[in-house]
Amino acid sequence: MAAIAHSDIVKAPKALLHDHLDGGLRPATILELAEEIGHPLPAGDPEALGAWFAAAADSGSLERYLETFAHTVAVMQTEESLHRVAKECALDLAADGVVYAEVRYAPEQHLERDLTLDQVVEAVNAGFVAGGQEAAALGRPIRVGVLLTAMRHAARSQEIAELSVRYRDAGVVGFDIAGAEAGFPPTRHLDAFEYLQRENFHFTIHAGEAFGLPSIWQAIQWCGADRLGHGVRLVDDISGDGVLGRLAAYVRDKRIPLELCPSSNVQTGAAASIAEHPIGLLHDLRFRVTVNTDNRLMSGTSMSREMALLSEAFGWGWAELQWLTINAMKSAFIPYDERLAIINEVIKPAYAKLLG
Ligand SMILES: O=c1[nH]cnc2c1ncn2[C@H]1C[C@H](O)[C@@H](CO)O1
Ligand SMILES: [Zn+2]
Repeated sequence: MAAIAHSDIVKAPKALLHDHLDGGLRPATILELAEEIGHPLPAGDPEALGAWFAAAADSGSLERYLETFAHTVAVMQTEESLHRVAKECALDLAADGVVYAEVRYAPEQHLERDLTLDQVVEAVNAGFVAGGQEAAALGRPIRVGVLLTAMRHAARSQEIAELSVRYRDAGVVGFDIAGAEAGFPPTRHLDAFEYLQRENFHFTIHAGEAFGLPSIWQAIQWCGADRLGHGVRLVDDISGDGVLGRLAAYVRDKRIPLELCPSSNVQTGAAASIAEHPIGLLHDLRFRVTVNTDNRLMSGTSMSREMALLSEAFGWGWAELQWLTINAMKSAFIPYDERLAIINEVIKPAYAKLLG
């Protein structure tokens, strides 16, 4: 089957569970905000700056990939800049046909100019509301839920977990940990995860990206993660002929969602290429696979582009793209009835037309 064109995928409704706010700024916005505060950048025009991020993130190492965030985080230290970046994020996702998105960021990284954690969360949430309203007025409705991330090398996870719960009825739908994986196992933050479970709250954990099965095992079996951020190394527990080890079987049996991010994985060396990305195998074995952008700026990508790349690499048509979209919507952290409404009222009718 011929690959589905990017321009057609843009028109189809999509759901996105793993997108970093500080990994998705518009290059032009970074330039303007950096100018205001005198932050030096490695390039002077939007095109060159976008190309710099993509090249610098293309190192084959997660640690070096993460160094590029110094420039985005630096320009996100005021309420105005956080509001603007969140608003533009909602608008950009909506313009790409994303109808539901969970966007994450680490509030603790936005305190360099004396904001409080609460001010950070409120500025971002207000930006998403403004962006959502503007997108709806443009005929591109989108629902955005926020995930608050704690950095795994730091020691603020309990505080960020409590912050997440405090804003659970004001836009925050879940919690996450991110940052360099090797040397910083999920169990380092066990207290925070146990607290969240007692609060009946939702969380995902970046695991199985730059480190393998022990990280995934801890995330699921010690910490109780609802979903896996990446989880791509789960393939280490699947033999060449498709026989699942105990952990892979558990993840599949329990329908634990995998937030796979193909382009990001190629850049950090977690996969050799899109065509060789384990998403093909995980799809064939019927894991609860979802497709995500991770960092649109660093990967020069979008939801539609990720899907177009997969359609080309694996011959996936509308049926597979609908499956991925419904998987993501089923795995979202908003209430069940709200997920179901988006599936039945938005996603299924649109794909029914596309499937003909
Ligand atoms: O793919 C990733 N793995 C681990 N950490 C990541 C990834 N993408 C972004 N981050 C980090 C860098 C950001 O500053 C932070 C919060 O969004 O999360
Ligand atoms: Zn990520």
